[in-house]
Order: sequence, then C-alpha cells, then structure tokens
Amino acid sequence: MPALSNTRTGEPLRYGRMGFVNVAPIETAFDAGAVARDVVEVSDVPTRLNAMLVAGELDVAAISAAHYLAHRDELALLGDCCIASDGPVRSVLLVSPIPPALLEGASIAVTAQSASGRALLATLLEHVQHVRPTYDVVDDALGAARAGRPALIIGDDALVARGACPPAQIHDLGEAWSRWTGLPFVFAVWAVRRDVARRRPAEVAALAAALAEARAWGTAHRDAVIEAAIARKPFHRGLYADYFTRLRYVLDERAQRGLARFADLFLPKEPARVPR
Ligand SMILES: C=C(O[C@@H]1C=C(C(=O)O)C=C[C@H]1O)C(=O)O
Repeated sequence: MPALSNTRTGEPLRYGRMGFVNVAPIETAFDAGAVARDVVEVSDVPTRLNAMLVAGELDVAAISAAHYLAHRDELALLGDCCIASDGPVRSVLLVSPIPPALLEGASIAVTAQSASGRALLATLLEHVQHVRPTYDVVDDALGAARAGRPALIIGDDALVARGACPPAQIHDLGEAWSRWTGLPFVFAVWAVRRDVARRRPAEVAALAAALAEARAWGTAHRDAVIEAAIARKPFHRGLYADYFTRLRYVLDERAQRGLARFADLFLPKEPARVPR
C-alpha cells in the first residue's frame, strides 16, 4: 500500500501559528531559540488556520476554540495550551455607538478573522441582551468601527481599537462572558488532526511537550516576551504587561468548564452559526 505523504518519516509537522501578538508568551521561546521544535511553520489569522487544519493542509495549529468544538470528530486537543480570559480579554471587542441592548435588527460588521468571537458575540446578544442583529462579515472591521458602525474586532486590531474608539463604545466580550457565567472564556486552543495523532504519536507528543516548555519559558522571561511583542506591534510596555497577565494560557479545570458551557450554548445552533 503506498504511504500517505504525511506518514513519511523525516517530514516535519506542518504547524499553524496564530498571527497575533497574543501568542507571544508561547511563541517567543521558539523565536529566541530557547526551546526547539521541528515544524514547518505557517502564520495566519485564526479563520485561515481553522480552514487549513480541517482541510489537511496543516497537521497541528492554534485555532479558534469554536472551530475545534465544531470539529471534534476530526480534531483533538494538543496538550493543554490555550488562549483564554477570566474577566476582560482586551482584544475581543464589540465596538458600538448603539448600546448592545438596542441592537435588535442592526447590522454588525464582524471581522472575517474570527470564529470564537463571532459565536460568542451572537451567544451574548441572544441570551443576555435578547436581541438578534444581522452579521455582516467584513475584511476591515476596525475601519468599520472607525466609520461609526457596530463592529466585532479581535486580535491586534482590537488593541488598536482600544486606543482609537470612545471607551463608552467598547464592550469587552471576555468580561461580558465571565460576568454572565462566572467562568473563563476559551478563545483559542492548540489542536492536532486525529489522523496525524494516530500516525505520528511521538512527534505530536514531542511538540505538545515543547509548547508546554515554551509557555513556562515565557512566564519566566516576561520581559523578553514583552520586547518581542513591542517589536511586532509597538504598543506601550505597560499595555503588554497587563495584557499578558490577564490572558490565560493553560486549559485548566475552570477553563475546561467555560469551554464546555460555551459548547452547550452554541453547538446546538451548528452548523448555521458556526463560522467557517
Ligand atoms: C484573545 C483573542 O482571541 C482570538 C480569537 C479567536 C476567534 O475569535 O476565533 C481566535 C483566536 C484567538 O487568538 C484575540 O483575538 O486576541
């Protein structure tokens, strides 16, 4: 029987790296050469990595937690790395000149980069605010917000929006989730294709161990992580110190409960509401 191409030994795993500054506490250790891993790396926005992993163009990747939940038959968690918040997240925002409770029938510009943030926004608006707006997927959600439209913005653009938009218009979705549920919200997980995990268990285990080691290095070398973040996006040192302290990178028991709660709320709506 001919070997499938990715069963060949010697081919590094194809790794999808989140193209946001929020992964600096994990990825800086690799960039600095403090921790090694044998991968071919692709960096992109979450929705691209989501699609590439399920299409088999990547073997492992940091992806939207919502996408993982919707594809658990094909994907498994890679170790216990995640990106979560327990309270304000800072970088997943609804920016709206209209109060959220008055968004019934409004059109919200949602970034094409997001799956978790989109599903979370729809969940919060439906269950907490009891409104059903329409969602318009756009490439430039930050531009839409600056033009005065209600908009969902994530990642580095959301950090920009915090400084560029009126504070009264900024609604932090991590904060809203925790206020409602008392639980953390998990935005991203590291996931592996189940077929790859079956065929290449040793390499997958080694990569999971390297990620955990890189995360520990990032905790112990916070100044280096902040310098790397500043080199990528020149925000104030204090902003990053605060941001990386608030974000949670371990899928611990409470984060797992938050993820399970979110799955119960939004998976029944699948596939209509799970952004691809
Ligand atoms: C915390 C964040 O969460 C991100 C939000 C994602 C989504 O909405 O699908 C995916 C990955 C995370 O990096 C962020 O945008 O900074």
